Amino acid sequence: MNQRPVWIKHAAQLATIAGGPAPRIREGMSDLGIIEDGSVWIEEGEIRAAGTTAELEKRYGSRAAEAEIIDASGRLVTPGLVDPHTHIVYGGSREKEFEMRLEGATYMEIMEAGGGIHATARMTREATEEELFEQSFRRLDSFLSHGVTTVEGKSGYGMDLETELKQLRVMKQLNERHPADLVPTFMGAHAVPLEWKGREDEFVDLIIRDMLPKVAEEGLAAFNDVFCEVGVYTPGQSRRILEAGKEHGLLPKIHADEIEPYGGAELAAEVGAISAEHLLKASDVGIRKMAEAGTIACLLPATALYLREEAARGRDMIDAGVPVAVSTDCNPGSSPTTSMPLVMNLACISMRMTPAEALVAATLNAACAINMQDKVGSIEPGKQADLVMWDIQNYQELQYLFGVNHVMNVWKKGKLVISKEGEIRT
Ligand SMILES: O=C(O)CC1=NCN=C1
Ligand SMILES: [Zn+2]
Repeated sequence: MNQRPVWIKHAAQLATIAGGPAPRIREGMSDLGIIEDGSVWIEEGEIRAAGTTAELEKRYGSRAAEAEIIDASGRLVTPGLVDPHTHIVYGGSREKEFEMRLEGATYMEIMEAGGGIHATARMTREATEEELFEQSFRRLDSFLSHGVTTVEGKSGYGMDLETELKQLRVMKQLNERHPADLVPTFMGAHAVPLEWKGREDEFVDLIIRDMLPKVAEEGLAAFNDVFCEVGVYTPGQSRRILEAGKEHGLLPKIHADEIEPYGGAELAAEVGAISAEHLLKASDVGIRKMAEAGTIACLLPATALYLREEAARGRDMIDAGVPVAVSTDCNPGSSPTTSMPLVMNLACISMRMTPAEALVAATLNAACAINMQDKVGSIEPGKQADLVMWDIQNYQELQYLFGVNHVMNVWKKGKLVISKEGEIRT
């Protein structure tokens, strides 16, 4: 049945973030394209027009009777949020490690003792495809309820071909059966499996020889990611894995300089990575090289908070001309959250980004980090009608009134998928 057109009218602020698909840098990260008394006309799942209500009255007033009218008076309307970095498909949970860290153990100590990523890998290998699908489906529901309509998901909790493929196949099913869009990344190089300790280079050979060709052949991933970290993969091993992925058409991403400074940001620029992730310990040279290469910095302030680490230098990166995106890093060990609104608030408080920059980092720049900028990330004619109406009046309140979920309505491809209006009435 054809959907009726939807007309969202009289938004106090319509943050369009319009103006071209390139990732925003410097002052461009502050340009929200705000329209006051804003209106959006949605038809067949697409945005057809965005402007003032007066402008859209002229164009669509005669068709108002056939449309579903949404009164956004006094409310903020933004593009659907985009989370460009999650480990959303995983089995089990690691709440005990949360307690261990509060008692003084470090993330890497737990991992080196066989916990951390290895613990989740055991639980993910044991889980069936159906179990992983059910658990991850609920996480996508939670993302949607926080205004997130597009999510990137990484494999990496198997680090054997069978389980890596299992995770990626679950993501394919989620993308087909859940309203949210899910963009898959292969991350067989998430850690070195315990059984390969001491034979790291042979395991890198196995990733290159056996895993990447199979993932590419089944078309299961758009990107290839590696945890370049002291005690995990060296910059040399990381380069080998990322260059091999490029040969199979998988764009490089890299978990860089998270725990120790290790030249990951420099490597990201050198291999032409679409984005580098974490960057808590990125060097000034690495930041400059990323700016020159146009590498997107995907910053994860909730992970820094959770690990009780200093957050990445988001302010310095924006001032140096690096395009910045933000993400939850949703994963069972270092950031078990689906709240992009909290991440935008932390982008301000712990990385000294402004509310406008944080919103661009969670929409257009995040969409650019997963090559989705032609479809989502801004409110412009021809893009998917992925939008959020928030129960607040302006974009600053999104970061200022923190720790609260302000979502009122979420539309995905023009369909209403979340509505808090009903909750308030009942
Ligand atoms: O701990 C995890 O499961 C996820 C993670 N990978 C690299 N840093 C954090
Ligand atoms: Zn991660």
